[in-house]
Amino acid sequence: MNKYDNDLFLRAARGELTERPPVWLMRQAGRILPQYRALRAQLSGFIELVTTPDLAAEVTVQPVDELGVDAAIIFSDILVIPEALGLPYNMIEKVGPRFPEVIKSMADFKKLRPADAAPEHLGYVYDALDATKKLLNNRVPLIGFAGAPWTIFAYMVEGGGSKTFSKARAMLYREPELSHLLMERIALATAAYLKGKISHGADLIQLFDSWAGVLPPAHYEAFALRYLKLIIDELGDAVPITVFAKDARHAIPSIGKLACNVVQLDWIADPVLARSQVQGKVLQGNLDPVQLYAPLPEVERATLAMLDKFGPHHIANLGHGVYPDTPLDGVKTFVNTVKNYRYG
Ligand SMILES: Cc1c2[nH]c(c1CCC(=O)O)Cc1[nH]c(c(CCC(=O)O)c1C)Cc1[nH]c(c(CCC(=O)O)c1C)Cc1[nH]c(c(C)c1CCC(=O)O)C2
Repeated sequence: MNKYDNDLFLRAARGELTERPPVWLMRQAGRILPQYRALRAQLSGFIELVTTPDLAAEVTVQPVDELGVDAAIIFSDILVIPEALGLPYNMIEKVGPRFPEVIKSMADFKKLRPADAAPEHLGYVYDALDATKKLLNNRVPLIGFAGAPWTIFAYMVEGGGSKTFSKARAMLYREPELSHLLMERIALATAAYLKGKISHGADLIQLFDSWAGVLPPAHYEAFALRYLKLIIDELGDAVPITVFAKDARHAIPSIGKLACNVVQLDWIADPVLARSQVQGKVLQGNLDPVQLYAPLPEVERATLAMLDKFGPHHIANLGHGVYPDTPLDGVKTFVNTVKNYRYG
């Protein structure tokens, strides 16, 4: 008996051959839906939504109801980990995340909480998962996620977004020992947190390395991959795992050697080349998010071309999160085109 009314996403993620690719969109929860904007407008801000389990659950389920996607992703943020380690963030409208305090030295590092203390500060996420599972009522699987250690490190050292992440990158060159300690702390806290997410019903875990692209390949191997591996090894094979190293196409062969099931591709990556670089993995992606702004017949044509290029063992998605002002009919055309497709 199937656990879910629609288990296509999980079957595909585990490497089974399915009748069509499953489809969902990164950042589908929030942003694009009018229902989300209406709810968000009544609240003090993003953090109130993230920390109120019933509201987070409501927003998580909206795209399942409205778009008919094959998976839900829990409404939360990757920055809950720095917060749980003792480095709180603010989300500033039209600017993005800002950390009032950052890690500059060993003394700052020593003030952080130990890794195993993180989960007890993340009870609101687990409550959101519980509430979401109830609302979903076994319709589709639920994706849990976290930032990859390098991306979290980048925010904790830089203090916010940046084009170059030069402060965070300078720490890797100047203080490799401190850098390894901080990366390890983040990785262990994230692993503990994700085990909690799995025990509260997350059916697959996706790791977002959004700032992978700013590291030279040697640093990506020495710092980023090493701690991604630590998390993946800690989680074992409890649920399938997806890795997304955005803008780091040089790393695809190494990611293919990790014990993950799914490799997410950005929209620049070539599916055929990636397929030849990783063996025995499912690929996820990778339509250009901006393609959804095109006339609808073009959205359909490009989606079909992408599906043909990937072939089976594919989960349809964009090459990065859906942008907030994406036309909703473009999103729906993308989803429906995948849902009407069948492998030949
Ligand atoms: C780098 C990163 C962050 N957060 C995340 C990443 C990795 C993915 C990526 O590369 O896009 C991941 C994330 N953030 C959010 C989710 C929810 C689930 C989903 O729909 O995928 C997920 C998976 C909600 C959110 N996280 C944020 C919003 C917008 C907040 C609002 O409603 O004002 C949402 C819905 C805020 C956020 N959070 C972050 C930034 C830079 C910002 C501000 C800019 C932006 O909107 O993306 C950090």
